[in-house]
Amino acid sequence: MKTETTFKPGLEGVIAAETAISLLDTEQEKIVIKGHDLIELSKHNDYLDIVHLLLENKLPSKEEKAALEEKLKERYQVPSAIIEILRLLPEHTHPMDGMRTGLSALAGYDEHLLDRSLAVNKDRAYDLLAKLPAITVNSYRILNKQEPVLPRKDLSYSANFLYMITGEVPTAQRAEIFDRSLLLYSEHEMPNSTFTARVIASTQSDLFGALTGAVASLKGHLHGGANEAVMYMLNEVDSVEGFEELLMKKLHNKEKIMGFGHRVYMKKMDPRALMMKQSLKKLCETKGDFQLLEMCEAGEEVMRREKELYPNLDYYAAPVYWLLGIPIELYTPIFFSARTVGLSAHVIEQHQNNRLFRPRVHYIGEKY
Ligand SMILES: CC(=O)SCCNC(=O)CCNC(=O)[C@H](O)C(C)(C)COP(=O)(O)OP(=O)(O)OC[C@H]1O[C@@H](n2cnc3c(N)ncnc32)[C@H](O)[C@@H]1OP(=O)(O)O
Ligand SMILES: O=C([O-])CC(=O)C(=O)O
Repeated sequence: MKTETTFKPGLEGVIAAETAISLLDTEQEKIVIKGHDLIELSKHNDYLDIVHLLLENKLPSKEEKAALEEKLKERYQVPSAIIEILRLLPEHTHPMDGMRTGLSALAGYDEHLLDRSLAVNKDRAYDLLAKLPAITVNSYRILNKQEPVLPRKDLSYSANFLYMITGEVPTAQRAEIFDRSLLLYSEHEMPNSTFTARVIASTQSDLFGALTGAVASLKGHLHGGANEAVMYMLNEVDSVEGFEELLMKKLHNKEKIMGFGHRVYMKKMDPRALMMKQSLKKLCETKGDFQLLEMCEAGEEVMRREKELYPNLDYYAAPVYWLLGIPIELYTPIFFSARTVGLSAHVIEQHQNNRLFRPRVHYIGEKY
């Protein structure tokens, strides 16, 4: 039998879906989300604006945003059995795996699991957005032998998320910087995790299953797991010179440097990284200590000079989260929580206009 032999390793450049959700327009240097540029949005809007944009196709009015925030707050409560499931996990479990388990178990609470209609799918997405911060934080807390923390409805969605993580009500500056990080992580066209979610959804599987698969995809160091790996790398040394030497040693050993490179941006800096770098600058100014920023900038210079590679979002998210006092094992779960809205929009779109993903192979096995 003759088969298609055009093969692109890693599906580089292959168009995998038609979508009205987002596009990385590298020529115009825009991250287009439903017709808006994400970077421009990050200057004037907040995370809940993007949630509304992605799930309701428009930026919200003041009243619509207030209603959205209220809807999420009403659904904050995580079923107690989910917390009990997290308590049963071995103590070395990574919070990303705790979150994957909690998210997967939530399917059992959905009374309309077979319903793929737009209204029910959107309702599910809001429910996940409401509950995932608590599942994320509590999987970390329980695994670290701390009591679960309850959400606070008197704080904004993002401020509450950060409060649950650190145990302190954040200052306006810290809440704003955290919110911006959620916004920048919210949606990014067709990364591996989104592709995974759409592939799963294309069998008519449900949102919980599609997102559970996406957690596993996003956990890997070549994808979302890079933000944690960046911070471990920065913590290996305590000076600018030490960081430069570390990077040179890793490059000499042909290791990949976490937080650099990107399949789509390739030889340019991820525009989201630039916004996150501004947040890092602000936090350093407030702290009166610029060491982390200086280390990161020195790393940028080494990678540009040696490899012509530029930072992606994870490179600058890591030191920002560090200065916000966030435990490293929560960096990737936070990325996933923020991306839940983008992933949900893609699963909903896939369900609305579905064709099963089923590609072919280029056979290189034994002759037959
Ligand atoms: C928010 C996000 O999820 S962004 C991605 C986060 N991931 C990371 O930061 C992990 C580090 N980066 C990487 O591994 C890659 O750049 C990826 C996975 C992001 C993109 O990978 P690909 O498009 O498949 O590029 P690929 O891995 O083939 O790299 C192409 C070349 O650049 C080199 N390269 C790419 N990234 C890096 C890096 N971070 N450090 C060192 N070299 C690199 C490769 O070694 C390869 O060199 P070669 O042609 O001499 O063999
Ligand atoms: O687009 C990608 O391949 C990875 C990425 O930056 C993201 O998911 O935010």
